[in-house]
Amino acid sequence: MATAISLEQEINPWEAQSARFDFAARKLNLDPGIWKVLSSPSREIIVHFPVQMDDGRFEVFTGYRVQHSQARGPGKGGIRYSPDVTLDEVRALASWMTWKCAVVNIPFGGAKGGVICDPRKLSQGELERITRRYTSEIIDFIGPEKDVPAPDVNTNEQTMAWIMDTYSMHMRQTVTSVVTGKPINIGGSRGRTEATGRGVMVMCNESLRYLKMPREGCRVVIQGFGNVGSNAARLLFENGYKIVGIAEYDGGLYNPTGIDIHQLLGYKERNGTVLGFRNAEAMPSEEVLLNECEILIPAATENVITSRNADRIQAKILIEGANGPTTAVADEILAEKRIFVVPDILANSGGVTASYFEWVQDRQGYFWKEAIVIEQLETILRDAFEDVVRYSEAHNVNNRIAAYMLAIDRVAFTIKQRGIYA
Ligand SMILES: NC(=O)C1=CN([C@@H]2O[C@H](COP(=O)(O)OP(=O)(O)OC[C@H]3O[C@@H](n4cnc5c(N)ncnc54)[C@H](OP(=O)(O)O)[C@@H]3O)[C@@H](O)[C@H]2O)C=CC1
Ligand SMILES: O=C(O)CCC(=O)C(=O)O
Repeated sequence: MATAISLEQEINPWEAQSARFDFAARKLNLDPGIWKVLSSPSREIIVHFPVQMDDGRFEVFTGYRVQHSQARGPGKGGIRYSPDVTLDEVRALASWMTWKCAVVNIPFGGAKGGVICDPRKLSQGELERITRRYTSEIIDFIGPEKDVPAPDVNTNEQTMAWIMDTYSMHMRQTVTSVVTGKPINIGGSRGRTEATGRGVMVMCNESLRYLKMPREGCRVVIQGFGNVGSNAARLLFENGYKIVGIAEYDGGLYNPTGIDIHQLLGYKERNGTVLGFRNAEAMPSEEVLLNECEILIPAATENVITSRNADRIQAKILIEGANGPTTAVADEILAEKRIFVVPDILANSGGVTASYFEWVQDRQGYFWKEAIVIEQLETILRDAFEDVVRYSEAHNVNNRIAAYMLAIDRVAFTIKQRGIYA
């Protein structure tokens, strides 16, 4: 699918998205007009805005909001804060949201946002001012029926509360459904914070069932111990999986007999890092990923599994908690090694599915018990897993291409039905 390309091209997320999209579209014999429509985002907003820093200086920040498709409903997707954010990355993430929402069959299109900034170097006050000004800059393009942001890397429920408040100030009334992932007190949904991690666990359970592998003694390695990674780790640990490795930004941990995740969560809470945790051996993060295990869960960032390390992955199952952790070239290597891959647009779809529930609850003004959220979430995710493996078997393609085919089929059908392409 993607051979003889430079590493720079290999790790460009937009190229990675496009390679999979084109391959799946060809397999589907997609209408050439719809192919063109879906090959590029429908809207890309770039804003440069000033913010006064704590020391009185003015800084100018750059932010993006990309809306890939709104054919199936309002745009949906998180906002990330990172010094490495690029337009190509946000473009790719926005289109992955289109495919993800279609895979789980929820009524949203795809969008994503990002602000180039380093949250490690910013105070709470600076983060609040950046968030409020960024929201004001994109305010004409977001809204409950237009585009509904959510948390992503380095943003959280506090960030969402600031966005909701800024939007509401402009609208002269409280509009909770403009963002999801809010604190429960102001229209958030029970179960949203851990939903992506819970979805990752559902994918682990379903993969073991599908492959007829036992859960007992199942060894798991996880990269990233933020929202997705730590919630997945905790839920898997509580459900009998053995977490043998954790790889974080600043270093990793390994213990072949299993890491007590409750202890590790307490340790990180107290120390702000997993480094120095006594009940596991310290190991460089890149090495942690290469350990023998049944399940590997990258839950941090893009381009973690590339042509440089894919041949050394020893896991039998790869569950992509992060968006875009595997390059298209690495896909081919993993396929040769017969590693069962649950692709990002399915594996981490628990978050946006719970966000859908939050949006519904805000609009209804009626809030569900956590057990209802969990039950509905798990049902949707199990169905989506079934749909993807059914496509994979029927079309003789890997799970990633199957997920793209399923999603493209659904989006294309809607476009035809609406007559946008008439
Ligand atoms: N939050 C959500 O609901 C969803 C998130 N995702 C995706 O999941 C991934 C993680 O998001 P989320 O958990 O929300 O983000 P967070 O910011 O909460 O956590 C990210 C974690 O990854 C760590 N990290 C960053 N870079 C590296 C690296 N190179 N090696 C090892 N660890 C690293 C961070 O460490 P440190 O804190 O030290 O920087 C942090 O612990 C992203 O790809 C995101 O797009 C997908 C669906 C939904
Ligand atoms: O919860 C959401 O709306 C989107 C989460 C997200 O950004 C993602 O799934 O990548």
